[in-house]
Amino acid sequence: MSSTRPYRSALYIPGSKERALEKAKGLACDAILFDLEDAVAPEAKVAARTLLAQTIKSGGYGNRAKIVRVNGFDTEWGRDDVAAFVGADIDGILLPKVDSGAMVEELAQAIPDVPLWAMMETPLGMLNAAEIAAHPRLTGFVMGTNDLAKDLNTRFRADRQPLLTGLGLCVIAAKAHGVVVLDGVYNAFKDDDGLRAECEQGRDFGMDGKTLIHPAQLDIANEVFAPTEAEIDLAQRQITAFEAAQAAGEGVAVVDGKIVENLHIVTARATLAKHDAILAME
Ligand SMILES: CC(C)(COP(=O)(O)OP(=O)(O)OC[C@H]1O[C@@H](n2cnc3c(N)ncnc32)[C@H](O)[C@@H]1OP(=O)(O)O)[C@@H](O)C(=O)NCCC(=O)NCCSC(=O)C[C@H](O)C(=O)O
Ligand SMILES: [Mg+2]
Repeated sequence: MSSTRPYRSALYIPGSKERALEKAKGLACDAILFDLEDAVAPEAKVAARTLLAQTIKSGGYGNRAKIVRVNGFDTEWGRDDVAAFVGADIDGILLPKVDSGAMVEELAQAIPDVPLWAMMETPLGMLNAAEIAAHPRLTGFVMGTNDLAKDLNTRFRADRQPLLTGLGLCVIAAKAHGVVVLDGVYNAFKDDDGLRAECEQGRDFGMDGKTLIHPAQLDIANEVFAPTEAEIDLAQRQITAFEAAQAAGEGVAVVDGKIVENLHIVTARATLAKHDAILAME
């Protein structure tokens, strides 16, 4: 993982919904994606922008990462959305439907200092994922699996087979450039088993967390994207055994009948760092 800040759960909140904006101050999410794009109707966009800017200014979101999803620059709202958050106390600005590194650069020119995030949800975005991740201010990818499915004209499958190439390309690009990558939303927000299966799939793929649409989805994402007790215990034992081996002049150790080399220690330390970061959040 490229960040010590946990991103197990990133909850979208429509910027127009005052009650949900208030409720989020007490929710156990690692990140909030304040949305001005698809969750806000065209006639509500300008008012939502004003409400969101005021809400963020008045604070109360603790150490949750605060990321604002603006409208695209090809809409009448995009540039004014970004301008409304210049100098605001936010942890990121998220541009939808990013096709290229040039689009990230356009965002960078519009807002100084703030970490930049890209919605990865178009066929061109998939093909240009490496170039997008390589932008020096790019901090994270958010997979937009609904838009991607729409553009690819895929049929829904619980195993997400038609989307796996795109998900894989984005994970590889994110890891190559050390940026966070968050999986797409699970639309059926009352289906816990389906959500858990998709979270497990994303975790297996190397995703850092899951984007969510409803508070009822938080616990499952927080659980699946956290290291398990067994993983923490193994990481500690690997480090202890490897350090002992090194002290004895050996380059490798054996734990539970499996070889432990330097590369496994990198993973073990990352597991413990993630665990510590989660404890710090809680
Ligand atoms: C999906 C919803 C429309 C459901 O809303 P509702 O029927 O009001 O839910 P509940 O009555 O069960 O709500 C219970 C309480 O929880 C609060 N609530 C609900 N959702 C949220 C939320 N996202 N954040 C914070 N709080 C929330 C309600 O206010 C209730 O509170 P209380 O009255 O105090 O009990 C709704 O959940 C919703 O709007 N979700 C967000 C949808 C969204 O943001 N969509 C856009 C992002 S996803 C996307 O764009 C995909 C991507 O781009 C892609 O291409 O894939
Ligand atoms: Mg989308």
